[in-house]
Amino acid sequence: MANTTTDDSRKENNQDLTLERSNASFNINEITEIIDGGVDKTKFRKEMEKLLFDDPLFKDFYKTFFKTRSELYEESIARGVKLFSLRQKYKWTDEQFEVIEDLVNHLFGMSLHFTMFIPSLERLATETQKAKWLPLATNFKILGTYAQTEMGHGTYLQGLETTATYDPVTEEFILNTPHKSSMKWWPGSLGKSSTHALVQAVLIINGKNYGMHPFMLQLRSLDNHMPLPGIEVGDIGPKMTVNYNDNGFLLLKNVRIPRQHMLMKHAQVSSDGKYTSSGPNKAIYATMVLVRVKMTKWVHDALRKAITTAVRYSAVRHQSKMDDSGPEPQILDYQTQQYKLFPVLADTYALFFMSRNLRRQYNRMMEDIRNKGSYKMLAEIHSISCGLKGLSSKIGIDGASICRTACGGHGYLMVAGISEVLGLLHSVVTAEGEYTVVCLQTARYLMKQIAKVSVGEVVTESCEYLNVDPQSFSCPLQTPADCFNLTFLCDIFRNRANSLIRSVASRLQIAIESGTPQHIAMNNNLQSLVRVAEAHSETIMVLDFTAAVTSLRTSPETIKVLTSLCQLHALHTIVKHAGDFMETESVGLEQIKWIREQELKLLEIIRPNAVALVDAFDLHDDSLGSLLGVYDGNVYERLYESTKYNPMNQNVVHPSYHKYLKPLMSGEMISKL
Ligand SMILES: CCC/C=C/C(=O)SCCNC(=O)CCNC(=O)[C@H](O)C(C)(C)COP(=O)([O-])OP(=O)([O-])OC[C@H]1O[C@@H](n2cnc3c(N)ncnc32)[C@H](O)[C@@H]1OP(=O)([O-])[O-]
Ligand SMILES: Cc1cc2nc3c(=O)[nH]c(=O)nc-3n(C[C@H](O)[C@H](O)[C@H](O)COP(=O)(O)OP(=O)(O)OC[C@H]3O[C@@H](n4cnc5c(N)ncnc54)[C@H](O)[C@@H]3O)c2cc1C
Repeated sequence: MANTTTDDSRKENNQDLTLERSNASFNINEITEIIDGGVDKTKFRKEMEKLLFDDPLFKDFYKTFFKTRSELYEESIARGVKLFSLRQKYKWTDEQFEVIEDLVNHLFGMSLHFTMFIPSLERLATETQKAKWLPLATNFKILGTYAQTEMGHGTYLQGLETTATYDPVTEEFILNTPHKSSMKWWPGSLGKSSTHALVQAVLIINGKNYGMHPFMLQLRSLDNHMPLPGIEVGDIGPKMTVNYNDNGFLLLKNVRIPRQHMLMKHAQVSSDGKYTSSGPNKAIYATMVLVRVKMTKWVHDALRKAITTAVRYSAVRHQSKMDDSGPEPQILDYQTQQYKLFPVLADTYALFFMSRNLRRQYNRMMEDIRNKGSYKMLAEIHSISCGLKGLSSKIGIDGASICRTACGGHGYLMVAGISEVLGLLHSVVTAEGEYTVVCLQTARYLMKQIAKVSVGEVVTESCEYLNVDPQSFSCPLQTPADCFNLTFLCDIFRNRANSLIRSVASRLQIAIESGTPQHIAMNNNLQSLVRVAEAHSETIMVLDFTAAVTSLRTSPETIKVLTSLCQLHALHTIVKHAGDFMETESVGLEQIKWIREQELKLLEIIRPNAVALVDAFDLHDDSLGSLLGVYDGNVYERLYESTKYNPMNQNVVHPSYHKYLKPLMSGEMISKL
């Protein structure tokens, strides 16, 4: 496939794309560098593309769609081993490895080793434990996963059933999965690959239940990879996507591990069975916070692949006629096509700026924990990362579905690459905290913050807008042109979230004061609570995008085009939830009409730069993984070429003809009945 950086096929680009690119009003390199994080990082990424995509192991992503599960798994292990070895050789940092993970679409075995296993050791183990296990893990002497979810419980961690019972006589924990529902079910890389797992289990000492705690468990022999006594482990079966990953199950029967194998940074069990704890009680959930933060960026990474494909394909695809005497137009010229795709493009950029800011906030929190032992920011980061992980996965799924349908029939082919992206996004909406469940965590925090405001406290960070009384708000949009004013739009988002949060809080309070049991009052308001979490998260996204475009130090043309996207993201979100915005009197009926008109104007403004705006993501074709979205636009040639690789076409006459069709057609089959 064409290499966007070096391949000569760039000279033979499809003419439509050549023209689109020459029409761009801004220099795409400026945006590429913003997204990569600077010139040096762009240089690093391009070097990595060269290193990886010159290697047949990482080339031609679309060929994976023709493979069996076992072939996919084996190839992903080969990729993982290559990447881990390269990581060691070049001493890549975690940040650099994240760039590589995205380049190869996370398609490599043992990815949880770096995503969850090592981060869990770093966050949950004592210094002595780290000194023992981290060198083994970073030198690949052991390969690990994170085993928390069980067949019966993924969400409700207090319901986990795997037990770790302390035996003071031998100073060991005895691990058991007492019922079918207790078996670990889902952990990535557990089925066939991992030698070790960080197992979350209920700690029991002298019959007393101390709740979920993390334990280091060796699963397989380091000599022959056979499961150790008392351990049954395997693959859970085919999934919607990510079939290269051996998501696994694990049954434990009286498996004994030394006392020192409980990760004891936050809670300790002494040799005589005394339990002590330190730090916040949810500190053992730390790895989940990290991965939720990372997932918001994964959604941006995935969605930019779908939108790049859909926009480029819409520029090369011609269909129908607008005017009987004219040529068939590019489908990108239909207003309806623009209305499908440009808001997704705007969302993709919004996701980038939001996830960048979230990661910066997370890093600051980790510095505070490391340097000052301060967990002050944990509740805030837990709350926003839950809501933003949820919202971004929803935006991703909705956006990629739109991209899929916007590519018509060819979008339905696996080689179009969008189904793969969509499947990946479906894993993000569920894994690491199911959508509704994480939204409810955010809502719980919002209810606490508004309760503070109601007793005169001042709240900060993402909830600062709650200090303002919505009664004092009046819609700032006085003319249609005001709909482009980002300051006004931010105020409108703040007011809508503020009003919704207060209204649910007051409904809950009234219900509880009138004698409704708290759990019933909560359940009667669960949907509204999810809605406030969404409103809060959407506000954060608009504020982050606005803050980013208003502080950019780049050319006026680039600022202009990103500002249009920011405006479209905000206006389109208002249109999607027009009911909410009107119900809270954040905008009136007249303003909604203006917003709809201005939204359509933005489509026209963005149209000349649409292809350049996806080119700015600078995705290598082997990373994009789509035959419809290739840089050179030679889509039909690529589709035809792919049929030659298709194993179904290896025989001109398929063996099933001789076995079934021929006997049917000759009457032999019917005469046998
Ligand atoms: C590569 C990807 C592969 C995928 C991997 C996976 O999926 S791995 C598997 C991924 N699995 C999942 O993601 C499972 C999803 N489920 C869960 O995370 C939990 O069961 C729960 C959070 C839903 C409830 O937990 P619970 O019943 O223990 O809690 P509760 O309701 O009694 O109290 C809530 C209190 O705890 C606080 N708090 C909560 N979490 C955190 C945190 N991380 N940090 C800090 N604080 C946190 C919260 O703020 C609230 O504080 P408040 O208001 O009292 O001051
Ligand atoms: C691709 C993939 C990879 C994964 N990798 C791992 C891994 O590496 N390690 C690991 O330990 N786990 C892993 N998981 C498991 C994952 O974390 C859980 O599936 C996830 O947390 C959701 O939990 P659940 O399956 O129990 O869903 P459920 O909680 O059963 O959700 C089903 C429905 O019930 C609703 N529901 C549940 N509780 C509530 C509530 N309190 N209020 C309102 N509605 C509720 C949900 O909203 C949802 O609609 C993975 C899952 C997937 C899909």
